Amino acid sequence: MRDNINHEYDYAESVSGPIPDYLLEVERQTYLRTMAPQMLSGRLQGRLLAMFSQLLRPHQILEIGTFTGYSALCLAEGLAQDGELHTIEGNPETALLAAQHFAASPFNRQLHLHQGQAADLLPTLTQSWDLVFLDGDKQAYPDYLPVIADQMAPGGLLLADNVLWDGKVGTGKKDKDVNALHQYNTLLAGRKDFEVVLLPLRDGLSVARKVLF
Ligand SMILES: C[S@@+](CC[C@H](N)C(=O)[O-])C[C@H]1O[C@@H](n2cnc3c(N)ncnc32)[C@H](O)[C@@H]1O
Repeated sequence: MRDNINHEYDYAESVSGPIPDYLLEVERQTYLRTMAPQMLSGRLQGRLLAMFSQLLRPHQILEIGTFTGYSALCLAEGLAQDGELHTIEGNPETALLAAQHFAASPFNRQLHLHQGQAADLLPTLTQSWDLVFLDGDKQAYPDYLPVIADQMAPGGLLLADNVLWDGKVGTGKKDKDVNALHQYNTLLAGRKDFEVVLLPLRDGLSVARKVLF
């Protein structure tokens, strides 16, 4: 079963795209220069993030968890001409790499990288978000949800990565990450102001649309 899934995933990746050259370089540099390159969103999820963003044409994007900038650059592909993307990264070393990758991209002018802890920086960013991508510390997802939900524009899209946590969420296995991710999924599903689809893509991608009232 796992072999089939890997084959399908590889096949899907091979016929999805195109992937811009600067993103291939971000991927290459991430594998060369970081200890945990598997944290990258990856090619297939990256194309999906870019596609969501292109469909939405957002003016304001928020990301928590920049790492080396791969997903931010995918999301930036759909930004409106006067749009901007704000991304928060806690690790100063990866933030530096992300800043270099942003500078080498066509979107540098529209990208704002905030280095620090998301819980401290989030209250300082008061834009009305059209698109949000949660990909930082998993245990904080349930705390971010009400803050971000309030700040989102009607019709906005809230994406959250790793919500199946290597298949452990929803199986009865328990640790702090699994519990927090299950809590996030449950809280989101219980909100009347969001429509939700959980995609079992990669490590689980939660897709939620803030309802227009
Ligand atoms: C899975 S990686 C992000 C991957 C990136 N979004 C991508 O797809 O290329 C998670 C990142 O979140 C950062 N992070 C974790 N906890 C954080 C926090 N409390 N505040 C800000 N960043 C945090 C980590 O340093 C790491 O770089």
